[in-house]
Amino acid sequence: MQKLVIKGGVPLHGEISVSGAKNAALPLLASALLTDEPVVFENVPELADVNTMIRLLEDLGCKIERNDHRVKIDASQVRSTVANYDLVKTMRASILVLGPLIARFGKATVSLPGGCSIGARPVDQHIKGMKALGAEINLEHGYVNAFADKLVGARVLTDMVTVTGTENLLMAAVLAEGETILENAAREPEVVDLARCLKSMGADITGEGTVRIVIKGVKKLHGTNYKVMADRIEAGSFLVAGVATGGDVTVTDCQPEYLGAVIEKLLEAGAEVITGDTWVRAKSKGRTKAVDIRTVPYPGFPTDMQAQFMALDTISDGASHITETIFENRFMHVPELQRLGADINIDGHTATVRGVEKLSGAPLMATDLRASAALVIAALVAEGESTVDRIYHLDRGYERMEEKLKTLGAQIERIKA
Ligand SMILES: CC(=O)N[C@H]1[C@@H](OP(=O)(O)OP(=O)(O)OC[C@H]2O[C@@H](n3ccc(=O)[nH]c3=O)[C@H](O)[C@@H]2O)O[C@H](CO)[C@@H](O)[C@@H]1O
Ligand SMILES: C=C(OP(=O)(O)O)C(=O)O
Repeated sequence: MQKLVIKGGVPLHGEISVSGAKNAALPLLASALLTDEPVVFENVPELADVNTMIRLLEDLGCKIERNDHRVKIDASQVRSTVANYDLVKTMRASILVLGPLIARFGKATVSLPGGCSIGARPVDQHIKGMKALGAEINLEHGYVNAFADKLVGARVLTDMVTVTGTENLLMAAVLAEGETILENAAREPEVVDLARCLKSMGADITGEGTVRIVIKGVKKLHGTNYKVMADRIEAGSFLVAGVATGGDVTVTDCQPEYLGAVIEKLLEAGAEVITGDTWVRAKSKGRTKAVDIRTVPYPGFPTDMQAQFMALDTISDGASHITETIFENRFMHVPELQRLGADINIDGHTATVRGVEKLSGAPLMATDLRASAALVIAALVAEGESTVDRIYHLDRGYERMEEKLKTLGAQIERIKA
């Protein structure tokens, strides 16, 4: 097992390039199952979750060539439509093969992903939507078994906004007969990225980025070459790290238009933020002010940035309320932040954070992906040395985070525990 050793107290300065987005890359890679022609993706981040998705696709029979950040997928020889528990249990996003498999092969057997540390995370809405499109579905021995002679377009209204649910249904509907309307669709930029890629493969989709996506099924999709969008959560995490340490960080190769809610909160906290076409610079102007956060679907404040802002609030002036409305258990970082000296109380879905003068280094344990990022940020601020254990969570979603932080001046090392 590996861990990070961090000596805090150094303001971060400089520029880092943002990697491709995990949450865009995963559905995009799965979408290659929809065609028998090769699909090439550029800007694919090197992440544990991407490795898992590639292993899963290979397990189904896809031929994959990977060269640096370029991945070529040939799904012409798919021999299995079964996504096994062993792979699915390590990554919930494996459920994203369900839609493409039913759409192209008329059957799929996908292990139920189960919950994870941030919540129960059921996939009932994915299943409800597939049924509406005509799939017959039963749940047996922990697997979703789906069959369909053919999928037929339908109107699907999900009970809540679901990102991977929207993506799965979008991928199922592109090859269905007739028109599908996804109501209450997720507006996340990663959904838009997927829709754009599908359109470049020949799909007929309108309304992506709105709550109503209309898909007219086509008979066949063809190969494409597609560049994965930049990771807005990685970008946001580095901007918060810069401001929290009293530094000045510019993230490049990203899309500032997707960082609206995060930039707004950095400004409210008192940082100076300047944006260009493909970059954002956040500069500390001294001690920050505590900011209230309420996580909601895009374009509101993303739950995937909640933990990082909590780290910032712990050393800001005043008190703040952080309300998590998306996942029922996404405060696992709180006890760890408290170990650094943070003053936080949780009452239901709301955490009250009272800013302290300083944090002091301590041994820490990562519990999930964004919690890990929050602990790294807090450790970069804390006086003295901290260690962050269980960083396999971090490696799921951040490409070489410690190397990028080092280029900004951070004193951070990865060691074998
Ligand atoms: C790979 C990926 O893109 N992951 C992101 C995706 O996760 P994911 O797509 O899993 O999250 P959802 O948007 O589906 O979840 C939103 C809420 O709906 C609930 N729900 C969802 C589906 C369903 O069938 N039934 C149900 O009850 C979930 O438990 C959760 O409480 O969106 C989340 C919310 O922005 C992000 O935190 C994750 O980083
Ligand atoms: C919760 C996240 O990812 P996943 O849905 O893959 O668990 C995340 O990216 O913060």
